[in-house]
Amino acid sequence: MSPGMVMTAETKREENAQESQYQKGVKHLCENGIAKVPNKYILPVSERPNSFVNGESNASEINLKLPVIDFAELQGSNRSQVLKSLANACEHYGFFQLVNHSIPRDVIIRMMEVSGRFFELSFEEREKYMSADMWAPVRYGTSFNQTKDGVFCWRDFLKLLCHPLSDVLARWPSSPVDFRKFAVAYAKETKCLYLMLMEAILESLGLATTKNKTREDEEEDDILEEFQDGSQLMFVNFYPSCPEPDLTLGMPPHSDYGFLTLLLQDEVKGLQIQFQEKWVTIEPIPNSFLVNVGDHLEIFSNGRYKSVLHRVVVNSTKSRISVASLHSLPLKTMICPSPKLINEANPRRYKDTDFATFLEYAASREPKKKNFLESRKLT
Ligand SMILES: O=C(O)CCC(=O)C(=O)O
Ligand SMILES: [Fe+2]
Repeated sequence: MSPGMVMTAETKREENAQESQYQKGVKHLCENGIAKVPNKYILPVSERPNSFVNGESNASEINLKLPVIDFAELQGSNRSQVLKSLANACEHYGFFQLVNHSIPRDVIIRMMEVSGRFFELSFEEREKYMSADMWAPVRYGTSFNQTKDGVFCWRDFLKLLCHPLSDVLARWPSSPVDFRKFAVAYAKETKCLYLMLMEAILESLGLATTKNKTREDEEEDDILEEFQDGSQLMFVNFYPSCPEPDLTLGMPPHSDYGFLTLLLQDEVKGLQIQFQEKWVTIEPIPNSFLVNVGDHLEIFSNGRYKSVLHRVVVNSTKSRISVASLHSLPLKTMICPSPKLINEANPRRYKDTDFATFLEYAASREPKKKNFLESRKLT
């Protein structure tokens, strides 16, 4: 073998060793101390947080005030007014801040705090939950899709399937010792809140009213029952502080697959949403949820409510934690536009879809021209 070939084989071995390091996550990488962002995480210039498109920055200077929905008011005598604000938020922003949400403060504090302690566990402890299998009910992973991403993002996560809880709970992390207790309490509370929000969303679409029910409304009650038995996935996201935050992203632009996502974030900002073709940073409001319309609700509403692209930027001083709770119908249920929202003037605009189709799409290594939702649109 020539010396050149030895070098090549050695370089390959080194590259493989480096690659397997990246698979262990960003937290692990940072624990070993780094002064620069490795090439694996450096985005092409046009995809970086502050890139310029046609001479213009893609990040917005505007301070977008997202609609604020007061959940207590929604449940009170002002419901019809709040339903209008809810419809407006879902149509024009795809996002809203939910305040006075009724989930006890200590449930939220404990979830955030135990999530932090999970990521502080030794790598050997966290590694027990590592899996590259997208179907795994519990999965500690890194980046967005670590089996596929060419450039990695600056994020580790713990994915927890939450439904049916009795089937999956034994797979959830047993360490920290109180993790399951606090995460279960949080998952149950967010599911309840989501169901009440979905009831309001259906009503805002003109699909059901709580008073003077007709037979048609009772059909809507059936769908509410299906929502009760629906899927729930939680992603506990951890974004370590980053030595060169302008070169990478915590999460690339994406939309969420379900009906609604309830996002809990700590006080560190990082989430950006796409608004009028610019990236706008969302200021976290203490003790609120950020709620967004997912792909399934856009499809179900036949395009009236918008599933909006969002991404996460990182920063050089603080790590950040968020907990995203994604809800939809049961995993095997086909999602399609509500027949009551389709007519001659407003024909069906989306193909039916289910969770398996989404996972196949997400796992495929094919170069993608469209995001998942675009691929479901009828042209
Ligand atoms: O961390 C965030 O703020 C956003 C997380 C997110 O978009 C997701 O988990 O889908
Ligand atoms: Fe998301």
